Amino acid sequence: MNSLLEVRHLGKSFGKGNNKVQVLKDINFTINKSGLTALRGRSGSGKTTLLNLIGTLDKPTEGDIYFQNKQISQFTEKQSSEIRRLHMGIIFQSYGLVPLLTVEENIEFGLRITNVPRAEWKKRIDESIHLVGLAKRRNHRPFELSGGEQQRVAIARAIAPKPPLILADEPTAELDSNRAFRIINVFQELTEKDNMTILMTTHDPEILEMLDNVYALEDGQLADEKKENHA
Ligand SMILES: Nc1ncnc2c1ncn2[C@@H]1O[C@H](COP(=O)(O)OP(=O)(O)OP(=O)(O)O)[C@@H](O)[C@H]1O
Repeated sequence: MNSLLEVRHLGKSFGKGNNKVQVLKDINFTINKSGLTALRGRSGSGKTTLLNLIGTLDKPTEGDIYFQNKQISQFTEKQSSEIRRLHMGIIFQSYGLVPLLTVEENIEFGLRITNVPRAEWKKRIDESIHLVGLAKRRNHRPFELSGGEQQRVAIARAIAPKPPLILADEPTAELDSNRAFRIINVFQELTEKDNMTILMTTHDPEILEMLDNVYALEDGQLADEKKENHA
């Protein structure tokens, strides 16, 4: 089977009674191995909530998520953290960098918890720093970096272990157009050369134009938007 991720009748609500907010309703989609897919939707439409569910950081209220043919939505906390550690790279909007560590130490920290052999760490660190264009900043700490540079460190840390799935929440939000295009090109290359699968959220129409697979979240539901429908 070629599918990496299957989302079936997924629903998520927060709160109870009169305060209940149904954020996602009956979401269904399949993502095949090796490809870059974008999720678009206005602010508050539930993009982060959906990525959190797929990333096993939260549990759905309805439906199921299958990743590598395993029903990860039913996983225990221990199983969830193992699947994240070994099979997923997650790029958050808040970056989650370790403040006292330099750029390369932050990336190494990410590699340490995976099963990438130690002998490969240096090569992976150099490669990922080069891909995001941070060679001149490798010995700087996060507080010495701009928002966009910190965002690129978070991207480098997620891609260095080359996990089968990357979940990226607005990974280009802090970048200028040129940098953003470059990161999308890097993502496309990783899907082609390393068979990685990337699911990212974005609002940016110019980035959406670059991508073949786009889903839109509207009123808690998902609409499939192929490239030809964008024009
Ligand atoms: N823990 C929570 N408790 C209650 N409501 C929540 C919680 N998390 C998210 N929500 C609500 O769910 C809705 C979707 O939020 P989410 O962060 O998924 O949107 P988004 O599409 O990622 O938005 P943005 O583009 O602004 O990041 C919002 O209305 C938000 O207030």
